[in-house]
Parts: sequence; C-alpha cells; structure tokens
Amino acid sequence: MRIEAKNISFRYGAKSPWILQDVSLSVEEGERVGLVGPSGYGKSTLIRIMAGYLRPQKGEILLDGKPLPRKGVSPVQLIYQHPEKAINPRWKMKKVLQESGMYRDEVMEALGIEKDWLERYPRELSGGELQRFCVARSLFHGTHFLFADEMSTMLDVITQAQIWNLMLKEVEERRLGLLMVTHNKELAKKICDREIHLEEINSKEL
Ligand SMILES: Nc1ncnc2c1ncn2[C@@H]1O[C@H](COP(=O)(O)OP(=O)(O)OP(=O)(O)O)[C@@H](O)[C@H]1O
Repeated sequence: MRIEAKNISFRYGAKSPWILQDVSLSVEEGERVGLVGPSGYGKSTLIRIMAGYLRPQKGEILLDGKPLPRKGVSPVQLIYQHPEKAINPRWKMKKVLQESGMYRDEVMEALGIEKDWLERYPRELSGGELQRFCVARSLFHGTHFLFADEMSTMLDVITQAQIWNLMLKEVEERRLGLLMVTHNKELAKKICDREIHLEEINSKEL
C-alpha cells in the first residue's frame, strides 16, 4: 500500500496566507519517514491533511490511488501532541478502545495501561496515561499507516521509550508505514530510514 499527497495547497482561510503550495510526497507501507522543517512551516498542517483531518483547497490524498475512505475507522491513524483533544471526553476509556475494536492484552501490557484506567473518564487520567490509549487505539487491525506528530514530547524519557518500542515493533511486524514529525533529531535518526524536508517540496516562498 502507498499513501500519496498530490499537489496539495492549503491555507486556513480565504484571506490567510498559503501555508502549503503544490506539495507532493508519498510513503510506502513498511517505510519509516521523518517530516522535518522549520517551526511554523506547516508540518502539522500537512500531516493532518494527509490523515484526512483537514481538507486541502487544492490537490488530493490517495491511498493506493483512491481517495481516503470517509467512513469507518481510518487505515491512516494520527497520534498528536494533545491526547485530550483526540478522545471523546464523555466516554470511559473502555468505550474509547471498544469503538476502534482495539483491545490486545499484549499492547495494554507493553504500554503500561492499568486495568482500572479502563473504568475512568479521560479527565481522570494524566496526559501521558491518555497518550498511551491514543497509541493503543491507533494500532487496531485495519491500520496501514501511522502518523505521529510530536507524539512523545510531553512524556518522560522512560514512557517515550516504552511507547516507541511498541510502535516500532508493530511497524516492523505488520509492515506499517510510519510518518513522523519531530524536532528531536536524535530520535528521527534512530527511527527513520529517510527524511523529507518540507522546505524542499513546498513551492511557497519563505
Ligand atoms: N487552526 C489554525 N488557524 C490558523 N492558522 C493556523 C492554524 N494552525 C496553524 N496555523 C498556522 O499555520 C502555520 C503552520 O503551522 P503548523 O502547526 O502546521 O507548523 P509546524 O511546522 O507543525 O510548526 P511547529 O514545528 O512549530 O510545530 C503557522 O504559521 C501557524 O501559525
């Protein structure tokens, strides 16, 4: 499988400046790609467009040549910095996981998710605890691409390692495609087999 951003142009409003102009890139299944570029340059915007969270004014996102499915749990899963915004505040964690059909004991264990957290609401968990649920949910069986946007910035080093170890194991075993945004060059070097520099593929002038 392959995900492709084709000639994407985007701005947040009709009078706002263009953030992305004529941007194209693709990621294959089994590939681990870092998306890098200066702060405020549009990395999060691009990854959100590619995950289907934002609609570009021009261009399209194709999964094996077809538009992203609009219904059901997406084969492209985005994990971002604010887990509290990604989870329905009115649902207990158990329901959050059930919705995606995702419950594997080994994943819960690898992520250090404790059984009694399942009975809690999102507001009753810390940011790091909630992020583990976002990671667990993103690994449901229909996932083909994992997008991580500064996913682990808020976590302590041990939790970061725990989460990345599990993600990389899943990426390897299931040949998932990984696209990650991070400012941590060491982490990107360790994880990715190639880097895309947004400045080089964005026709927008700096
Ligand atoms: N919801 C929004 N409405 C209007 N402008 C926005 C919105 N979100 C982001 N922007 C602007 O779009 C530009 C790109 O932001 P984006 O978050 O995509 O950059 P980034 O490369 O991910 O930045 P960083 O590395 O600092 O996280 C910035 O100028 C930002 O101020």
